[in-house]
Amino acid sequence: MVPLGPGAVLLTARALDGVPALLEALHAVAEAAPFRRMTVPGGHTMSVAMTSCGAAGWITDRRGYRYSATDPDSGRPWPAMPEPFRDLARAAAAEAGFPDFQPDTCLINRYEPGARMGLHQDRDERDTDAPIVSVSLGLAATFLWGGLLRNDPARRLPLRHGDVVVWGGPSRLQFHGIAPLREGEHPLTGRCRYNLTFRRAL
Ligand SMILES: O=C(O)CCC(=O)C(=O)O
Ligand SMILES: [Fe+2]
Repeated sequence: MVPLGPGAVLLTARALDGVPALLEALHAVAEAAPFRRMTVPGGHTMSVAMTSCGAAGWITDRRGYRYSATDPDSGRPWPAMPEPFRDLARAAAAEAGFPDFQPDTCLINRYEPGARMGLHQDRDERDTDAPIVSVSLGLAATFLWGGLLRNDPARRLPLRHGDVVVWGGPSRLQFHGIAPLREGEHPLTGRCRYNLTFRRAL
């Protein structure tokens, strides 16, 4: 357990044992709700492809960022949150000091080489009492761990296959991001990195 700040920890390799079940569940979600690259309000298309499961899914389009109970591409509810997803998120949160985490959404991010996510806060949730649980699968990435202000300097730390980061409490609105993914090939995911971001949104 690597402390990153008050309420924030890196649980190295925490998800490793569960990877086969996680990837199987991920592929089932993506079959029902395919990955898509969404548009941000400014008009750019995100480099990261996304889908969701749970009671709500995070979406963006020209109108803004928000949670939606349905997949805008299909009009159907998002796939249910798979048990292995929920179990891991709850266990990791508890180990990080958040024993009552009840995620109602998991955003699944898919990064191909070159894809990135700029520094941002996760702040589209109704309240920020619950932590964020973030699981890395496949190709390694460089996590940018900033401060509570946009211009605070960001640490760069490697996130590898199976790593889990939890941040909540005083760190819940910490700026964070992912540096452009380096080229590579992972034996289990191929030429990509997946990230599962569990949140309490509603
Ligand atoms: O890919 C990651 O590790 C971070 C993803 C993230 O910050 C987000 O989806 O809000
Ligand atoms: Fe985020």
